[in-house]
Amino acid sequence: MREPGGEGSGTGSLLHRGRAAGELAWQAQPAAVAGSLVVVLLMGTAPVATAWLTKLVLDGLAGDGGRSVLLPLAAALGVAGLALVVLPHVSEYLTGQLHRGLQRLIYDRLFRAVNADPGLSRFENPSFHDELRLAHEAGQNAPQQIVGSSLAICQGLLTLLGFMATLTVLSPVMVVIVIAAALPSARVQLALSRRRARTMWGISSNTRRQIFFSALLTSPDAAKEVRLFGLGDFLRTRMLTELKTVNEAERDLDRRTLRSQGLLSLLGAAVAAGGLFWAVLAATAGGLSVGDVSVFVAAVAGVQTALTSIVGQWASAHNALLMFGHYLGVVQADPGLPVPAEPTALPPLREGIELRDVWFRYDDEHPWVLRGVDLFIPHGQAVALVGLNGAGKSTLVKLLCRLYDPVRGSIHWDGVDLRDMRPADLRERIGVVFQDYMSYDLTAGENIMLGDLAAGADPELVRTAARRAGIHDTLADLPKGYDTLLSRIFFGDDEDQQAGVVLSGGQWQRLALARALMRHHRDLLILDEPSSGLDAEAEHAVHLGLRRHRAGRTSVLISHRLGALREADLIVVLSEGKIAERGSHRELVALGGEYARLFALQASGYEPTSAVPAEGSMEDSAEESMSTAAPGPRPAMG
Ligand SMILES: Nc1ncnc2c1ncn2[C@@H]1O[C@H](COP(=O)(O)OP(=O)(O)OP(=O)(O)O)[C@@H](O)[C@H]1O
Repeated sequence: MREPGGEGSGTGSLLHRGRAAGELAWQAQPAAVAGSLVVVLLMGTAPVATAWLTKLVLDGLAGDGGRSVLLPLAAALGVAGLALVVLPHVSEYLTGQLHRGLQRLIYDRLFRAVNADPGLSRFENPSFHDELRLAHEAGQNAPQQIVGSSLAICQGLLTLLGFMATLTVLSPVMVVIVIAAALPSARVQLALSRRRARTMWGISSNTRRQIFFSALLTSPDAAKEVRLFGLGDFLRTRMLTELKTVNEAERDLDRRTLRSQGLLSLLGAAVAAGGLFWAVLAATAGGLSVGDVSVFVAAVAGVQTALTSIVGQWASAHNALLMFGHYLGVVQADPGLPVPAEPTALPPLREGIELRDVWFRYDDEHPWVLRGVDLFIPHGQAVALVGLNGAGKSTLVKLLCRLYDPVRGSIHWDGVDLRDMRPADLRERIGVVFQDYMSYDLTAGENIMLGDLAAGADPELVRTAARRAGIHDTLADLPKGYDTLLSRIFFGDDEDQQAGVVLSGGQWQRLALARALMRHHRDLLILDEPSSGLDAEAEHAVHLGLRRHRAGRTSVLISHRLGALREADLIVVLSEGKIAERGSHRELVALGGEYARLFALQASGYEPTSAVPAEGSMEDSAEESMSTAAPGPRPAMG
């Protein structure tokens, strides 16, 4: 369910959020906060002092004030004027310092919190992405806005009190009128602020989609298909449609703001004009001096400006507090995957990993992907998972890595439930390459080193992993060897700013394999389609190497090329979320079931007499051939 992080949400009251923002500011930049407070004090009192000094100078000039009185007053007026000119620049510098310090601290906390979630579910929830986008946006300026507005409110209050005292001396009625005229403004501003926060939440998905379509239009990964399928106009139109929705919502808000503020400004101007009229009448009747009129005019303008500023700043702070709720919502959220308070220590694998009646679906509304899987992966053995597309193979390995928890049933590491251990401890013992591996816009060496940051500091270990994955020679021949940047969107950091190098799909896959092999000594090695993009020779070499390397180690291997799996100690056929068959290659072929059918189908592709399917039969067999993945097994190699 999509819930905005409004005032009543679990992220606390506005006061709580304000305190949190203040604490963050103090931790980030105590000197800038203290300096800003001093500046606020000076800037808040300077306008009142200026108005009074002006009155005294004018009265001195109109009366018989001597040089001895007027000169110090003029000097003081000069100092006050100077302060009013210089202090805004000091304030701007301090605000900048505070902004930079806060932003660093805020993003540090935000991304720490995002990283602290060991599971994947939250990342697959659109509401989380809406919240994250607003949290990110709030991180850019909400706490800064809250602190800045609070300081501005303090400054406004100082000025307001000074001018109100002044007005009270001259016309107490005027104080009441000016304040009464400001009250509707306060109500309207707060209502607008709430509406703005609701609108931002409402258009969050549209904004994300607009960013998504813009990114597709410029992404080097998408550029090929966008051009070949002529998708440019289609994506641009979709992007503009989302932008139109965003713009319309913002325009409605701006119109509402314009209407309300226009009326309120008229009211303020009418009050100021009425006050001036009264002051002139009182002066002509001899009730006020010239200086009194000047300080009265300054006081009415000062009270109105201060009130407008206070109300405006409060509305901005209010809006920022509502937005800041999204930030706190993400930072204070419980992890999607529970982490035990007292985790069980995770010893090296001795017996094996057991799935006990594991049921899993990605969401309550989604169909079951795994339906009661019982499987034992013995220590030191290679287990292969086979099945059609969507059978649940990758899901099963994601559960083994505890990226999700089973909905029913459990998974045990030497008898210990994975839920009772720290996910980070578990992952320390696992090496994985997924079929949808990452390609990082970093150097070749860094792309491998990421597999084990600690061990990756040793270049020899990186090279060994690359040799095992059969990519060493390719990388060594790159312009800067392992230091070559593999990127199409960045230049290298070095002086010559050389453009990055582009690898082929199979080369990237070997690099991903090398990354996983940085963890070759881990207890469990999971290889999900490690060779789907390799040429026949490379696949043969990689599988030979892997088999040698896996000997005596626990591994789980997924491949649609059944020839690559035939040496596995145990082959498990998954079908519609259940284990349909299990046994060695020989046993399963003898069984004559699904595995035997798939294996025969793939092997037939290599028969010289293999017939071209008759017209029409392509569609029938399309789904099967998709799942068995061309170009099929190489039984001779297996
Ligand atoms: N993150 C996800 N959220 C929702 N459903 C998912 C997610 N990942 C996979 N699925 C669904 O779960 C089912 C099993 O997917 P899975 O990737 O485990 O299959 P697979 O056997 O590895 O398939 P393939 O051979 O195509 O790689 C599919 O129906 C898929 O649509």
